[in-house]
Amino acid sequence: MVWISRICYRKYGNFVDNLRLYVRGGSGGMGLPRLGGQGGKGGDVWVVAQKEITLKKMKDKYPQKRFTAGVGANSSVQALRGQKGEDQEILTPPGITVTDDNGKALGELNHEGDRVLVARGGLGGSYHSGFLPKKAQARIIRLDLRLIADIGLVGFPNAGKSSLLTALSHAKPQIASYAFTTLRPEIGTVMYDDHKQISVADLPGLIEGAHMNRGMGHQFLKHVERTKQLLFVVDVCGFQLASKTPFRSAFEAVQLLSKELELYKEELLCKPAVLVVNKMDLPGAEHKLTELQEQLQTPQEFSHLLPEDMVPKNNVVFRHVIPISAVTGLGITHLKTYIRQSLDEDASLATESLHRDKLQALRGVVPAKNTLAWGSSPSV
Ligand SMILES: Nc1nc2c(ncn2[C@@H]2O[C@H](COP(=O)(O)OP(=O)(O)OP(=O)(O)O)[C@@H](O)[C@H]2O)c(=O)[nH]1
Ligand SMILES: [Mg+2]
Repeated sequence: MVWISRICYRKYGNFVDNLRLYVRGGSGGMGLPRLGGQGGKGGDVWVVAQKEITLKKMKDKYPQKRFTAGVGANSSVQALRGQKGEDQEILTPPGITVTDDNGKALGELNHEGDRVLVARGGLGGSYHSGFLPKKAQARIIRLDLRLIADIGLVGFPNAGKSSLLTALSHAKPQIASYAFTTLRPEIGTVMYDDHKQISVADLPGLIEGAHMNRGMGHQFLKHVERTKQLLFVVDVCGFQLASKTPFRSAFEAVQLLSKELELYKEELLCKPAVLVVNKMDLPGAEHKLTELQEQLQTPQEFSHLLPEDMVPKNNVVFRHVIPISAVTGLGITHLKTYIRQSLDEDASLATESLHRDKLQALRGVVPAKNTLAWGSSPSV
């Protein structure tokens, strides 16, 4: 176990999902008292989202992790108003939350081209400042990456999450018959005939006690926070991490996964969820699936199967339970169609409710306008 976690730690070292940087705006230029000249303002430091960048690349390129903008030019006889210092742009991948060192949010970069100002340059010296430049802003900031994908896969190790991602998309994640094969999140794209694309995030396996930092812990769950829907993936035959740990049936796996999500952030359980029951090609799978479906009907009757503190407060209500085999391809087309349909439905519901809200806002404004018109035109 120690051995596994050491490897995990070492390999996870290659995937960077947060960074702490020092940023400083450029100092302002000196004013010119003799002629009333104004020094140039120092450049600002911006964080800008760009798709090709990863935090790992950033860290490798800037090991010092210090970013300073250009200084403003001094006022001179040739140029009484000094030139502004050059801005510094820190390129990051989309999906970044920027905070200061105390955790105060400075902004979010969700799409390519989004930008957040993180350090202002100092003002140039002028008459008001006795021709002395103002100090630039300097601080430590944190960049925290949360992957953005339509669907997030959650499941125990070996459930077949990566195999499923391979069956659904062209992604080539590592697949093996040992636990914790996936050590870093990976995104695959599911393509449809009409060129619509859906992104699916494959995450490292979760185990019971992840909230106590067992296995890979909860560190990856932040990556499902921004996904629109969750796919719970379970092995129909259940799972046992090691000979000394208890065997968990598919039903128990569902309960334990729900509990770990609940302990990380209860809101995650409000996301639309689909249960994918994998490895349906194995002998006895049909019988086990029937048993699982029965247990899901009345989960409270089976709460004795788990320690009390591992029973979720609320049971996840799955939109759909889909049996599949990631290896033989059974059920994959159905799953692919279903997730598309489910995302499309949610998108149109969201649009409808947005329109409704807009309409209501407009209706709220119209009577007020009428009252004003009548009141303000007594001559009519
Ligand atoms: N029989 C059968 N085996 C499967 C199926 N799907 C996956 N497997 C096998 O199960 C093992 C684990 O598969 P992975 O896709 O690596 O599982 P994972 O959930 O990504 O595992 P972690 O990355 O460790 O969390 C591999 O040996 C796969 O070949 C299936 O539908 N049927
Ligand atoms: Mg995997």
